Amino acid sequence: MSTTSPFPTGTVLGYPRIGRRRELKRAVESFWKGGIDLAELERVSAELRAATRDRLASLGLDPVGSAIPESFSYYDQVLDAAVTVGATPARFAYLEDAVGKVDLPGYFTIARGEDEHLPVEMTKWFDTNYHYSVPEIGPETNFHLASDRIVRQFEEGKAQGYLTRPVIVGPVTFLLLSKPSESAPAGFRPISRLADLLPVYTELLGRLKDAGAEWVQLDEPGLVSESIDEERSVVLDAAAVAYQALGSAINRPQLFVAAPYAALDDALPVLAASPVEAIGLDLVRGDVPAAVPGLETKTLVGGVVDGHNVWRGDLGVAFEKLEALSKLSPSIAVASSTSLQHVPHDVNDEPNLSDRLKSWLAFAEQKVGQIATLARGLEAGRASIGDELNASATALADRLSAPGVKDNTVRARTSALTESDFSRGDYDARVAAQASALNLPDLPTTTIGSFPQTGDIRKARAAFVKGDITQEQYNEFLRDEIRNVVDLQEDIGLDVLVHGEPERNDMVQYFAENFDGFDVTANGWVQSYGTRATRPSLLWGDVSRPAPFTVEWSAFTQSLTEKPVKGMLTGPVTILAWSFVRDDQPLEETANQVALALRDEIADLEAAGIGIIQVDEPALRELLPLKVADQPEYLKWSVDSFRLATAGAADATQIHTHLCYSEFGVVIDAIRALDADVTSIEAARSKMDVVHDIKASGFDHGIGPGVYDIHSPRVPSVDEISELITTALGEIPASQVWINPDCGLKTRGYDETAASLRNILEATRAARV
Ligand code: MET
Ligand SMILES: [Zn+2]
Repeated sequence: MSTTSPFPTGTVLGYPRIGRRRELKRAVESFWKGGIDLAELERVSAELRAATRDRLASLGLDPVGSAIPESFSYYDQVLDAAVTVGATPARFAYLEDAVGKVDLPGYFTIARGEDEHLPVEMTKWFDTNYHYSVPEIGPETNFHLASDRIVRQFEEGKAQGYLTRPVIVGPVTFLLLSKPSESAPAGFRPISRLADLLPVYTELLGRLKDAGAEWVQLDEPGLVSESIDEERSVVLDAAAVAYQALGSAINRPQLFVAAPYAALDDALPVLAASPVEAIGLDLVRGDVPAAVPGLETKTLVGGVVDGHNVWRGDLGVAFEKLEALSKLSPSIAVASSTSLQHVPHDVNDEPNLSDRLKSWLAFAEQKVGQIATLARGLEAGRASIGDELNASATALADRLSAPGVKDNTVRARTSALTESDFSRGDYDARVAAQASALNLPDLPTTTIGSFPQTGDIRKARAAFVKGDITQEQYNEFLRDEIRNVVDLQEDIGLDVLVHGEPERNDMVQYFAENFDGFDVTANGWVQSYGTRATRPSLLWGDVSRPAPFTVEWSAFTQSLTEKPVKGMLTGPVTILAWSFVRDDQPLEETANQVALALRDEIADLEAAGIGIIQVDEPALRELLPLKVADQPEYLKWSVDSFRLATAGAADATQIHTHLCYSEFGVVIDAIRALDADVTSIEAARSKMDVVHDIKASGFDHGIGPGVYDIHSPRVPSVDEISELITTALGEIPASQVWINPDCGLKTRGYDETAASLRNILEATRAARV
């Protein structure tokens, strides 16, 4: 290895790739619809990458010192790694050319499915709201270097005048996040293929070296997580083997192994003993570690600027962490704690936020600026950044004393809570009361809440926001929409109806807009998966509900039908998980404030005659701490906040909840402890695997395992749905089972939605007799 250029003093682990105005989403979706061709998609994407490099350089990252990460992705970084190493699932083998390469359209097909070929599964990326495409690995997977896209993107940067740093998911994390392929024998573990995968990474490193790369970043968050379904010793052995092998490659760039999202703990000595040149530590979620042998020979990259949250933070504390880190090695650098893909682009792009609130915030661009400042401090000493440290301290002090940050009425309420506020009482009594109040058939059918958010809905909302139509015109539009959705559900024959959520731009933002203590952004988009992005709200103050806001819609809907209408709320944990939450008090306190605001709404829904209320908690598992030791405390307060929100409901009121994933694992007891009368979950995508866990856990409340994968435009056939229902009924008593889709229908079109729901009803009727 001949290169010895030092690691850049300041860098970020990754940057948002969707574009400030979601240009990538628009281009990719237009390509899918045939609006633009492949060449145009490639052109728009190259333009975005070029703009990102320019921007990062202008914000202070070294343009020719490997400081700028090549972290672009057309859809997902894990899918990128899969197509790079030739891990095409067998059912998509037809997408490969003669040398086993999948082109860009084929890449999208693996992500989205086609005809009878189900897409790869998607699941949460560590403790974030980002979802990755799950690779499928078996003994048959033919690892080989199938794509040189990462090399070409580096060369593209070089042609633009930059020397950037390619980024790829590391081999250990790649395999840890994979699931066994369909044809893999029982008990097969993807990580067992490590030795076959490493030569492909070695070859890729050689190609990058030949192209002129001086540093490569291998993302290994798999090493920090204790929530991975593999023995810790297996993980540590894999890390040792992988980095011994890659480090020993003759022709390679210098290796930077990044370990975001938590502390490396016992994986740190493994990396310290391996021949890699730099190690990235998350010093926001983890502490500065103790010295271990070998660490003093590495560049230690201190992730002291939070990539997970939008607060400006305390720059002085960040600098102190770097000073502590410098005791462990003569060579240190500063970085974001994680990729900045989890935060929006630019605070200065927010016309509706007050200057005061903005002065407390840092989005991706501001964080790069903070890193450039800290890097200057490392190079020229603390005094050289004194002004910036003072400004940061002033902003923090201002935030602590600003109005709304503390509301005495709210605080009096949370501090007066007692145990009985968290408990609904006897389940059997509730079952009896609800049976006579609701009179539902066996295998009741329902949906998860939203119906398609059509172009017309978005247009009407935009017109209302712009002031082109009045509140009354907008409300009348929404009532029409609801009438249509009710008619459709009646026609299809569903048992529990919904209003379809046309008034909600987003299931969290809508609540943020109606609660005190929040602000919403205009352009703060963050990628959720593929081309989907959300705009997390800013939860900066004490939370309360000034007035009822969902009651009007639910009551109107109930007035249109004899069937029970389900009121629809978003739960406290999900509101926290999908917002950027204040970091100046324990999450538990914030969650209880949100719970009480929801409890007020539930009381008003009941008073308006709504007999079924769903409190969605799709994010319950998402906030689960990655370290096992931190999980019990989290599960306690998160479950308690749901119970606090719902425990005021009468016995006859049926409380539903909804969770959008299928790996119950460690959270199964928590889900039971929510004590919802009915829980709907995602199950179709993983073909009802989850019902075995449900049975094993002894779950005894109502459960609706999804029978329609709403992530895909496919219409499931009656046979397919019948098979899923049969599987569910094989494990769970029919008296407990509800029939519903995997999730809300807002991203789907009406034709596929209606066709799918009709098939669901046909399959359910057949199962009832
Ligand atoms: C991500 S969970 C979504 C639940 C919500 N009620 C909906 O149907 O859209
Ligand atoms: Zn869902």
